[in-house]
Amino acid sequence: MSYDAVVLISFGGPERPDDVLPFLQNVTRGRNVPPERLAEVAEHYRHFGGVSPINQQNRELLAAIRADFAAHGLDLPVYWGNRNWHPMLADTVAQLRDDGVRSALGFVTSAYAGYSSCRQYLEDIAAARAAVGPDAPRVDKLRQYWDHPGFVEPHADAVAAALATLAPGRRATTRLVFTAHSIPVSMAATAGPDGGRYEAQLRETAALVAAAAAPDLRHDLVWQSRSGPPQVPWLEPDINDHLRSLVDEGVTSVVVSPIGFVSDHLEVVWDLDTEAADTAKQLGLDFVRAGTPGTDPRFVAMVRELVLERLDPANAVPRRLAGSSDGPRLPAWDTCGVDCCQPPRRPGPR
Ligand SMILES: CC1=C(CCC(=O)O)c2cc3nc(cc4[nH]c(cc5[nH]c(cc1n2)c(C)c5CCC(=O)O)c(CCC(=O)O)c4C)C(CCC(=O)O)=C3C
Ligand SMILES: [Fe+2]
Repeated sequence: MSYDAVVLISFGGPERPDDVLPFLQNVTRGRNVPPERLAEVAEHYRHFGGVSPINQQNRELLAAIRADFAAHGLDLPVYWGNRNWHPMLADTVAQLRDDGVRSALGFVTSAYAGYSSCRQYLEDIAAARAAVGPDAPRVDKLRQYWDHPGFVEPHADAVAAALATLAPGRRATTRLVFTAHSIPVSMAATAGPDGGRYEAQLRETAALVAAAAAPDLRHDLVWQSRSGPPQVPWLEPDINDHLRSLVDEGVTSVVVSPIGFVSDHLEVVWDLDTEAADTAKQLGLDFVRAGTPGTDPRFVAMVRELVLERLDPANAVPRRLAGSSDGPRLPAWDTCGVDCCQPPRRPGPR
């Protein structure tokens, strides 16, 4: 297979107050999200003037990927399209076709297995191609990268930097708290070729980041940004509940690392920097939030490495794995089979 372009594929976010409701409608169409939850999330966006940081972060990532490709003689144009807001992926795929692109590789801003993180992006690609029609270029999604050093190392450095801002005398009572977007338990069960991989990959990333950043400290994996109706079970504990239980354990300080994400988008700046930070303050916990990869040069280089890996398997650009971890490493796969990360069979009451 040969490719003539790369597409950065992301979630998208509103960029002005009038975008907020139509954006939220796009995100939740056909999903089981109660109106009260939507109103609450609309408020979070309003708090930031109706502007999500995610699109600007993707513009910066796009520029950095283009510069990295140019500096390394990788002569592929890089495009950008989103699932939920402009630039919409279907418009980008139309542009690819107009520019004469026959087949492209898609880099998705989500590192993990799972319906929301992986399969839904495959569906987005298929829907965008269907909208463009029979002459739509092929778009092949690059693999999941939860265990790639270009993802793990920037998270680890961010945790180390965050830790360095806490009182050294409290190190023994400091906990590393890794977070990711909660998902319905039924969705967690179908993640990956044999289920459970969203959580398993996150546990592996957490272990790798903790081992690189602070092997002397304990760490936990907890969840944030729960949605859906209350009667549908989602992954728990929630970060805020977890902070309360840490105080009972004698923990004085936390480093919160959002390994579930690649940039400081709204889920990070609201759910962690505002809500969880508030909870910590009420509890008298020292709280510091570690950064995300963003445009870290290692993360940007990872995109090129994933492309090279896929462009020429014959040349065997080796799959790179982050540093050591105890226990066996999770298996990985380059392309998802049809059964991988399918939506949960029981989506809950509608
Ligand atoms: C696993 C996962 C990721 C990580 C993987 C990835 O990055 O793709 C992620 C990322 C993001 N989620 C985001 C925003 C939202 N997610 C929502 C709703 C939901 N997320 C879910 C899961 C995930 N979400 C799920 C199972 C739902 C329920 C509805 C459904 O089944 O789809 C809603 C609706 C309101 C609400 O209910 O919260 C919003 C507004 C933004 C943009 C932030 C910004 O604007 O900066 C980003 C990057
Ligand atoms: Fe989400």
